[in-house]
Amino acid sequence: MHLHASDLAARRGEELIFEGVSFALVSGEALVLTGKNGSGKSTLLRVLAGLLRQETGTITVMDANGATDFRLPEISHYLGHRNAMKSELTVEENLVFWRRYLGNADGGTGMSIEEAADAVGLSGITHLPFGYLSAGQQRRFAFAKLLVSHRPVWILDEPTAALDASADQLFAGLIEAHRAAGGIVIAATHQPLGLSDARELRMAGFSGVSAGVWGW
Ligand SMILES: Nc1ncnc2c1ncn2[C@@H]1O[C@H](COP(=O)(O)OP(=O)(O)OP(=O)(O)O)[C@@H](O)[C@H]1O
Repeated sequence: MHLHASDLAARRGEELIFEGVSFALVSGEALVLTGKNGSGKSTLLRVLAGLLRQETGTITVMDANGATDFRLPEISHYLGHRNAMKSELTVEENLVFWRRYLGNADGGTGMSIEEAADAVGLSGITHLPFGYLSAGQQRRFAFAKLLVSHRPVWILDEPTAALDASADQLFAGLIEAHRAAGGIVIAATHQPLGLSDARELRMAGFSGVSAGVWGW
């Protein structure tokens, strides 16, 4: 798998948030977006996930067979600030929905619901309504969404915000396992995620754009 973003720029409302963002990633690599509040990390992730249209630039993906006839949103998971789970449905109902909706990409297979619950340290409570759970438990199950459906690229916006130290470690382990299996991870964060050999893209906001500021 090869992912190449070239000369991306994005606008929110009337404002140009960033421009000239380029990077390339191959299977197993992680890119961490850093930068102060409002510098455009979430905006870039939403562009990559296909939720916002870029102003300029291209995003191309190539699988191991050299095929390029698919788009990044079709082969990626997006975990935003919000968990995208229904409070009234049980955890299992939420995860079954996401598994059916997202399907599997790239010839992979997702985990069963109980395997995924176990992987996020919360087995045995998938029968509970999602809304009954604590904020940390909800975030863990939002992460389980990435496990029940196989998609090779994970796009994560502050995945560990408001989590305890054990959840930080658990998520880092799951991300590293995904990379070891050939996955790609792009994550925005304000705190170290504990990933090995992650590359950093420092977002400086439009006013800070100058040669080399993106670190490439
Ligand atoms: N829906 C919107 N309409 C207009 N402007 C927006 C919108 N969403 C975000 N912005 C602006 O885009 C800029 C970048 O926001 P973004 O959320 O990408 O930053 P960020 O680096 O992820 O910030 P944080 O670290 O606070 O999460 C900010 O100036 C913000 O005010």
